[in-house]
Amino acid sequence: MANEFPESREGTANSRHANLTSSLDLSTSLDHSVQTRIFKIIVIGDSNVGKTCLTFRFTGGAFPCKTEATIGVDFREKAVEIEGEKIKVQVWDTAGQERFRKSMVEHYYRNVHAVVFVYDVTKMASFQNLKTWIQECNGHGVSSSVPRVLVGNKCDLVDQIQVPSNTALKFADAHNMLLFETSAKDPKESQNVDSIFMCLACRLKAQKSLIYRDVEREDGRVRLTHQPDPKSNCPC
Ligand SMILES: Nc1nc2c(ncn2[C@@H]2O[C@H](COP(=O)(O)OP(=O)(O)OP(=O)(O)O)[C@@H](O)[C@H]2O)c(=O)[nH]1
Ligand SMILES: [Mg+2]
Repeated sequence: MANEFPESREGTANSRHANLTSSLDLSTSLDHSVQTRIFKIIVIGDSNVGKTCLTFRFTGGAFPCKTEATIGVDFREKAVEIEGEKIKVQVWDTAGQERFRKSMVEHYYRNVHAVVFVYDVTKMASFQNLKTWIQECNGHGVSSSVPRVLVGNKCDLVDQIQVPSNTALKFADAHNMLLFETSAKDPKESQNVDSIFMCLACRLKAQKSLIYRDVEREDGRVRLTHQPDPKSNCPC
């Protein structure tokens, strides 16, 4: 049902380019809004949990041999097809280190369509810190109707697991999130990594109220109008 077709793009912005502002979001949306809808999905969590590797696995289909701490944000895009509609999934790979993210936080949350919270299954502190990440997200006015999922990464390190699945599941339930336990590294898990983003894309497609359906220009200004779709067919 949900087929991917090969097209992905990467970009970057860091604290030195804090001026990119929402105009980037908007212009990107406008360029393609008539043919292709764009879903902005942000990936949040402690430094070193594997956010860059997960987003790279989804958009690039591989595990990067070497990563460095993300500075500001890296953009990765992937075009997917869901029930015959081409959709662009725009993944915002955010920085986990405070010093590399502080000037960008507003931009992360602006007009976000879905949020992926990541922890490292081998590091209990990264799981405990999820509360802080959720508070930050809520503190930036992200509505509870914006879909959120929880991802426990590095499941390939089976001998080092510190966060039991049932503990993670309880936490996910309590916060109305789906839980994915996976590994960006293990190629056998790549489908599972894809399903994190595809599941969100399917939900967003069904939840048309969140999407820019029509773009109208009035007095040189752009008005985005929304229309809810009562027939939600998200498979998740
Ligand atoms: N074993 C294992 N290592 C992983 C996995 N995912 C990421 N790593 C490693 O974890 C380290 C951190 O990965 P990143 O993806 O750079 O972490 P990050 O969350 O983007 O970190 P920041 O950019 O600082 O926020 C790297 O050494 C990766 O190779 C995984 O699934 N399994
Ligand atoms: Mg990173």
